[in-house]
Amino acid sequence: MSEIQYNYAESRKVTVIKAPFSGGQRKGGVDEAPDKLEEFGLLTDIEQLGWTYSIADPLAKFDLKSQKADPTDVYGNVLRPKMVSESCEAIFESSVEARKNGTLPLTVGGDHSIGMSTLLAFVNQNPDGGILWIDAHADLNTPETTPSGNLHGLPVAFAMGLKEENWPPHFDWIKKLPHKVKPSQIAYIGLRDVDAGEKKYIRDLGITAFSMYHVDKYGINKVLEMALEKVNPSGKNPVHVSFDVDAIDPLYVAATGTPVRGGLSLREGLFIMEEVAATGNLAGLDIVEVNPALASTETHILDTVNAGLSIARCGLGETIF
Ligand SMILES: NC(=[NH2+])NCCC[C@H](N)C(=O)O
Ligand SMILES: [Mn+2]
Ligand SMILES: [Mn+2]
Repeated sequence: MSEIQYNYAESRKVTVIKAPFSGGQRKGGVDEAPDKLEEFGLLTDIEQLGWTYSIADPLAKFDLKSQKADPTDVYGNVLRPKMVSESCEAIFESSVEARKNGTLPLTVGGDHSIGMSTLLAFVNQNPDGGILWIDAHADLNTPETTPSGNLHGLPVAFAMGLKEENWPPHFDWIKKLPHKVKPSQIAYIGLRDVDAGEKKYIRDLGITAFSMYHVDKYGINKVLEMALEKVNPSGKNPVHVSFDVDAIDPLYVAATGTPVRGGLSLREGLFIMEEVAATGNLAGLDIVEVNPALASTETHILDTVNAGLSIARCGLGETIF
């Protein structure tokens, strides 16, 4: 059993990895989220909690606008494999670098395709670590099962190396990595819109999955306890949280690309972060799918961006320390 390699809750150093990426789905606007979160106070929030930060901008070198408009970037029914793969590899490298520097990677999306980068960086640096994927969706489709062709529905499958024989060749860099996510090291919380192909993978691979049914039945405290027990049985390993804001009910988080009603309350979502922060094991956090352009009112923008900020603050120990 490996020890926690870095005690981020004590050293309190974070790298904010900006990932203004929208190539994993069809809508615009999700790429505006990192700047919006900064505008609404992300960096001052971080400082007020006693953390020091540096900023990484791994996608600055790409011309994302013209890449997104390139009609030739398709592979079968999969949209923009080249764009997604290149950006994800750059985010992967930033994430690895952040931990090498002894800082907690806080990756601000962007759509959830970037989760393949952060998960792969995490398991290659912490092979025994545990992962919580907080989401209405499983994001476990493969090129064979995707109903939409949108790569933000596939990142967990890529991070697991699932059906890699049928991947677009652009993702060969993942095949060369020593570690992939093992089905036993990831747990879902918040699921309520899972495709048939994904359900089959979850069953066949024995992945721990708590849907909203389980949250209603057991309560969020017990669900989180059961999830952590599965992915971090010793309680001593690092934990990465990939938080898709659409896990939270659209009542609180309206400005997101694929909203599904019947989700976590805002408090249930924040409780997850408070509780993981309290263990001192948090070793990576993604906040994705905030899309300020999809709000129909100013209140929707405020609610959604503030939910993203609260997730970050709770993960960094607000109300705990
Ligand atoms: N990260 C997300 N919001 N993913 C939504 C995925 C929706 C659907 N399962 C798909 O594959 O297209
Ligand atoms: Mn989702
Ligand atoms: Mn997602």
